[in-house]
Amino acid sequence: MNKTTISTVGQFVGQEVKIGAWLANKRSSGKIAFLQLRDGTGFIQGVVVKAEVGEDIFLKAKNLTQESSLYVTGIVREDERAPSGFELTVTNVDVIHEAVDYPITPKEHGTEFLMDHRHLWLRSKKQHANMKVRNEIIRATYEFFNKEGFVKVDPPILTGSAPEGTTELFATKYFDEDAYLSQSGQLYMEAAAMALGKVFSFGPTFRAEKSKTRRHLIEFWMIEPEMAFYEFEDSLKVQEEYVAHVVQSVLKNCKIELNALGRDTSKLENIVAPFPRITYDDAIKLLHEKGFDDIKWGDDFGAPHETAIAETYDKPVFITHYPTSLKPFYMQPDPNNDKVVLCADMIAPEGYGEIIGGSERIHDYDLLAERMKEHDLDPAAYQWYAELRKYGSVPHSGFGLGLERTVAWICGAEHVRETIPFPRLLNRLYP
Ligand SMILES: NC(=O)C[C@H]([NH3+])C(=O)NS(=O)(=O)OC[C@H]1O[C@@H](n2cnc3c(N)ncnc32)[C@H](O)[C@@H]1O
Ligand SMILES: [Mg+2]
Repeated sequence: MNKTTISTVGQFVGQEVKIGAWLANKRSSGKIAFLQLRDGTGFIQGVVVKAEVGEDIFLKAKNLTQESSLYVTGIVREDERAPSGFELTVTNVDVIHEAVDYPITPKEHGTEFLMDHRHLWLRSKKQHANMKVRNEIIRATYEFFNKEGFVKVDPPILTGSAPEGTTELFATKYFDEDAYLSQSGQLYMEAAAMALGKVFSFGPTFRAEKSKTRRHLIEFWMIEPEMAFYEFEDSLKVQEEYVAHVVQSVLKNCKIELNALGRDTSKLENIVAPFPRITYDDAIKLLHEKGFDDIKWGDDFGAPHETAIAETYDKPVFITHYPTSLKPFYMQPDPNNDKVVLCADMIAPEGYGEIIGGSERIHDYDLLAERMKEHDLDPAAYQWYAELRKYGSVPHSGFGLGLERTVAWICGAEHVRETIPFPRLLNRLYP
């Protein structure tokens, strides 16, 4: 007997196979039952014909309850109507564990109900597809940076510093000392870049941000590359090549999942480098042309502004050279205008907003010390960071891509809560 999985049945066309699975859904009549089966690798329909399997097996199949686990045996058939291209003609079912009253029935459920049952909701087809796309983005990330000669470096989660400002920190005790959950691994990645040249991190970051929007999580995952000797524009080139690689990888390797999500993939096919660039100054002018009279130079952009700017383009767009006053202490000023900094936010199309924040970093010791003072940072906590500018300092740049916002954009997801297995949101720590 060929024991296999749903994603690999294609090698057994015409043969009998045995699959461990769960019943996702079922419909049946007096003579035939259609079992929607899943096994974690994918979904397939099992057809049970009473005249072929006999009364006993047919009744076992007909009486299966949603999310019961079972071993199903059947003949693999090609079927071009099936998303996976295959179907099973069932010859036997053996129930492993009967699920009684599974709470997430095929009818519509409210968001809070689904979130309270996230540990089960994950099993549904669209959530399964989101997680498979997330996995592909992670795989393509390692593929890209390994190919480009970057070294994976893991910054600490428990830190004593706050690169992105001290207003959104999760404080904890580190024995007798105050510590924070990492907001960004950047500062440590800069140290790593001085040792290893081109580095990248991938890990969880935490922001005690009281924002209840479809783009904000409390705990989210970030990819943070950092590159010694790379100036601002060099970094933008890496960013657009990386994002283009990720999008094209998902299009190539997640066709079934994007189909299950009903994603209009034509909007992703042209995501290739280079991406357009617009300065903050020009973005302000564009917003005024679009009727956003309330925005003035020096204001930060909110979601409506980013969406209005992005809808002018059919690719992600870099907004560059923001006012110095809007940005963190470490950003390198524009040598031609110290009122703006050499930074860029990458704004995704279709209203998905900022997916990347990045900049060239200040590499002059005295200027960094001046900025740290302006931002009222504790010199002791950042002494190590300033020291990077004492011993062979070099121009360097880096960025942070938010994984969940990127997954949301590529999947066409309504909310970032569907792009992470167990979302941490304002007022949600369960399950
Ligand atoms: N190494 C670096 O240069 C990164 C830099 N220190 C940094 O943290 N930039 S960022 O604050 O814009 O955050 C980067 C990205 O991180 C994502 N991000 C940022 N905040 C969130 C929240 N709250 N939820 C989900 N995603 C979030 C979003 O895509 C941002 O563009
Ligand atoms: Mg940002």
